[in-house]
Amino acid sequence: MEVASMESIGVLMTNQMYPYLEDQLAKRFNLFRLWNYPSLSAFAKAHANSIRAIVGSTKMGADATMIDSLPKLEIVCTFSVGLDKIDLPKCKQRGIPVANTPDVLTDDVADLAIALALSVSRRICVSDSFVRNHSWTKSPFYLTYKFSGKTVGIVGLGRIGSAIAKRAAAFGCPISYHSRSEKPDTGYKYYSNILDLASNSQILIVACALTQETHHIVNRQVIDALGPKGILINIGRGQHVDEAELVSALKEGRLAGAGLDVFENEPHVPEELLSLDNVVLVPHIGSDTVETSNAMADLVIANLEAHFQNKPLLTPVT
Ligand SMILES: O=CC(=O)O
Repeated sequence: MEVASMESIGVLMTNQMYPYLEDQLAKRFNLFRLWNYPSLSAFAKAHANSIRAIVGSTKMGADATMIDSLPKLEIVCTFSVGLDKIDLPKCKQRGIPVANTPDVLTDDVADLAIALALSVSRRICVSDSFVRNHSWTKSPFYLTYKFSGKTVGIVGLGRIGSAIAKRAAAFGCPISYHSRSEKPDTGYKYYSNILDLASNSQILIVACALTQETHHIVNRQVIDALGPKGILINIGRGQHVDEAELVSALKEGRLAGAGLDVFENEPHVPEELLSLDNVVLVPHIGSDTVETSNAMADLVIANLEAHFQNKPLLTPVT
C-alpha cells in the first residue's frame, strides 16, 4: 500500500503529546484527537467504526473500555516505552498488536537517573538557589555528599537499568541489581530480594516496568533497608514507590534524600515534598529531549506505516 493511500485510515490520538508527532500523524492519516470530544463514549458514538489505530502515551493509553468501544481497532502504538497504560491482555485477546518506543530513549532516561543522583548528593538545585538569592555573599554553602564510588542498587536491569549501570560504573560505583531473574554475564551482583539489594546499596534506582508485581515495590521496609544515609532515585513510575511512606521517611530523617521524575498522582506532587532540601523533583521528563522526542515520534509513525503496509512492526511488544 502506498503511503498516500493511508490518508483515509482513522488514527486516534488519546491526548496532546508532541506537536511534531501530531503534525506527522495528521499529514499521513485521518487523525482524530480524543481531547476534542467531551468523552470517549461521545467520540465512539460518532467515529467508533473509523478507528483502526490508537496512539497513546504515558498519560492516556488504551484501556479495556477504549479498546472495546473501537470494533475496527487493529493496532495500538504508544509514544512511550512504558506499557502500563495499555490493557495488554485485552489487546492479546482481540489479536491487536502493540508497539512502543524502546531503545531510542534509553540514553536520556539513564542520563536523567545519574543527573538526579548527582543533584541530590551534591544539592545542585539548592546550591543554585543559594547563589541566586545572594546567600553566598553571607556564608559559604554547606558540605554535601560524594556520588562517585557509592554503592548503587538498580531495580530492573532491562535496557534502561543496564544503561544506568554502565554510567554509574564509570563513576566508580559498585553495581548490584534486583530483577525477576538473574541476568547472565553482567558482572553485577544480583539480589533475588529487593530488601537485600536496598540493605546493600547507598543509592537505590528504580528502573523497572510497572506491573502488578512491581506496584509499591519500594515500600516502607525497602525504604528502611536503604536507611537514613540512603538515596532513592525513581525514573520508572510513581506507583513503584509507596509515596506516603517515602514522604514520611524523608520528613523523619529515615532516608537521606530522593530524586524523583515520576509521582503516584502526576502532575500532582505531595505538598510536603516541595519544602524539602533533600529532594530533587522533575516533571516526568526522562525522555523529553528534542532529539529523543523526534526519534520516538518517527518510530510511532514507522510502526503504524509498517502495520498498514503488512510489514513487520519495528518495535513490537511481545
Ligand atoms: O515514561 C516514559 C516512557 O514510558 O516512555
